[in-house]
Amino acid sequence: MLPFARVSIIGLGLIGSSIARAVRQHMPTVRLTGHDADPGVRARAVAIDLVDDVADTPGAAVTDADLVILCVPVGAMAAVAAAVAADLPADAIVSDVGSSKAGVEAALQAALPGATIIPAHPVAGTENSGPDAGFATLFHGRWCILTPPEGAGEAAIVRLTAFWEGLGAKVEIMDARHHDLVLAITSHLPHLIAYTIVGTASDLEEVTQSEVIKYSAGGFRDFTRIAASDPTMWRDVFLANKDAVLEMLQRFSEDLTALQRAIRWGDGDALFDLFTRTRAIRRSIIEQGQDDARPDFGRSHE
Ligand SMILES: NC(=O)c1ccc[n+]([C@@H]2O[C@H](COP(=O)([O-])OP(=O)(O)OC[C@H]3O[C@@H](n4cnc5c(N)ncnc54)[C@H](O)[C@@H]3O)[C@@H](O)[C@H]2O)c1
Ligand SMILES: O=C(O)C(=O)C[C@]1(C(=O)O)C=C[C@@H](O)C=C1
Repeated sequence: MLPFARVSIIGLGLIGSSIARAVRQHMPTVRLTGHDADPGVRARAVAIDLVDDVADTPGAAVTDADLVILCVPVGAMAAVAAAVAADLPADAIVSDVGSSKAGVEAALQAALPGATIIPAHPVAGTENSGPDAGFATLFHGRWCILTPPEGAGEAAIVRLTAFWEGLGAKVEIMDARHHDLVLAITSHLPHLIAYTIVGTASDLEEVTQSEVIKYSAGGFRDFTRIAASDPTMWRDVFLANKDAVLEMLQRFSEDLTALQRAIRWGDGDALFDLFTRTRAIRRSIIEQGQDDARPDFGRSHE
């Protein structure tokens, strides 16, 4: 028996469209309703038959849903939750896919008092955006972290766990604040650094009045793939997860300063020892199969 029969997806971009495609593939009897604030996205969703019904308003999208998933930037979660409140069925479970959790949990609880809210975060994605960017296998083998608020019903957690496992994800239950600290170092800070170094390289072109980025190879291009990610999404993530990001940025800066000092004082042993240790850690990720070595990973899929 499927955990849900009628799923409503608000926000039909990379993650929302991937959920729609994955549900179509794994749970074909589930009825899908979608809404997006962008009329062009709604039109595209109709054109590619992404969902069974495309609603013109958030409220119309949720009227008979038993699961509502908010797939919008974390800065828009409060507004979307307020927009569906009047039409939300009393027995519906409300979830999301936001990249930060504590702030989203607070926003949803404030907008939907009494609703069954189980925030979630599928830790899977690409640098691409929009309804054509999603693909059905995005969640296969990837973690989906649920952060149930205190007092959340066990039955709702079980159903949402079964939903995400049905899409191919591995589910973990985590405290929202711990999630935000872990993702601050494993996801948010890497994006901040990638965005920054692209700017630094571009500024050097200006200072030297010469081509710089043109001469980049695999190192720069692999490292900065995520700098092509959506500015709205990441603006919202950094503002929503400010405290954890600043804590991890401080720790990272201290570690970087130690390396800077080792370089300045010619301490080759310190450099070598750190590189040896961290290379072993990175290689263990690959050995555990946690690396996306799939040749098609990250490309748009119809
Ligand atoms: N991109 C990733 O790799 C990734 C991975 C995991 C989680 N997430 C999270 O998923 C969420 C969506 O990200 P995405 O990558 O799918 O972004 P996206 O830009 O591809 O899609 C977001 C969609 O939401 C729509 N939208 C924005 N505000 C809205 C509103 N008020 N009402 C209705 N629709 C609205 C936009 O028009 C857009 O189509 C974000 O919270 C993000 O943090 C992203
Ligand atoms: O693979 C990518 O391009 C991503 O940025 C996905 C990624 C990440 O790995 O940091 C980004 C944001 C999400 O909340 C989860 C995963």
